[in-house]
Amino acid sequence: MDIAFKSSRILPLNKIPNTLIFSPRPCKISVSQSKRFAPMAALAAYPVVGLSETFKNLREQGKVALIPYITAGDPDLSTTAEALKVLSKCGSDIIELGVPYSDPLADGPVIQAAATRSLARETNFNAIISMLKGVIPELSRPISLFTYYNPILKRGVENFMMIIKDTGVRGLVVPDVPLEETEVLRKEAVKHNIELVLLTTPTTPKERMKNIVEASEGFVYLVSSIGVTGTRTSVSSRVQTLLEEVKEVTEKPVAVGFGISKPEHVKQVAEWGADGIIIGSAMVKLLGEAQSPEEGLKELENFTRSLKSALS
Ligand SMILES: O=P(O)(O)OC[C@@H](O)[C@@H](O)c1c[nH]c2ccccc12
Repeated sequence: MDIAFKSSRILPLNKIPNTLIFSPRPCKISVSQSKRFAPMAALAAYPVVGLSETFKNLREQGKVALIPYITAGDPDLSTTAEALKVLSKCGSDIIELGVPYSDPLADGPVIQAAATRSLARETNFNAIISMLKGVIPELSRPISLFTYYNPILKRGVENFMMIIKDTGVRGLVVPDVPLEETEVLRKEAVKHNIELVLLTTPTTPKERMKNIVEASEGFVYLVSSIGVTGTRTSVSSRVQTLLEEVKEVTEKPVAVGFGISKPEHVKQVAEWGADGIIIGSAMVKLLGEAQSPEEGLKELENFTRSLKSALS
């Protein structure tokens, strides 16, 4: 099993049909200044292009997408809003924003802790939505919302898609929905111009991987290693083969995630042919474990720029 799920209702990632998460503006202004320019940024940036178009533009420039993941509400929602602006200005191409969930079974300790902190501050879906409505017009990179399946089922698929579409979110990653159940999700996502990203793993059988890739919108999420999210000391060379296998069956962009946490990891995975690179736990750790939100945002900015320069 790719990911040890405690609950029967959740399929291991390799059984999940693999359903199932912006060009860096020069990061010239500090976070505190960003508020001053907001109105101008709001006019300049909105609406941003979607996931597929972002990858198309990058491919034309021979570039690889940097895709950070952060957990909404950790350490708090106003810091999340500032973090999205920092990430949007300092090198990200697409930003994955995680909805904290009480049962994040595909997540390792760093992101589990972030979800716990966020929920302890009473972060809820409605507060995340209103934060996004406020900040997305100031961003120049598309947001891909990341949520487990339950919060969607709770609101009803059509209603959920309508809500996130109204915020300006462009993509959606749902790591625990069984591929057999993505039909409804995908139909409503398409109707609301949301790109539903699906995931394939190192243990996904070839035929299943083909179905996932076929159904995935925006990009294909290639999970680099078995197990849960969390930084690894190195990225397995198996990723190179996995990338080749996926790229044999699709022209769609393929982004690699899990365990990537250093500029050298980013450089290596890009050299293996990834169209995008997803970094979660390392980003979440900087924000959630900093002495202050300002310090976390500054470290996030420096880290993002270091990763982006590894891609140039
Ligand atoms: O944290 P990592 O090892 O850098 O992996 C990215 C990951 O965090 C992000 O894409 C993600 C967060 N939660 C998930 C659950 C399943 C799959 C992927 C994810």
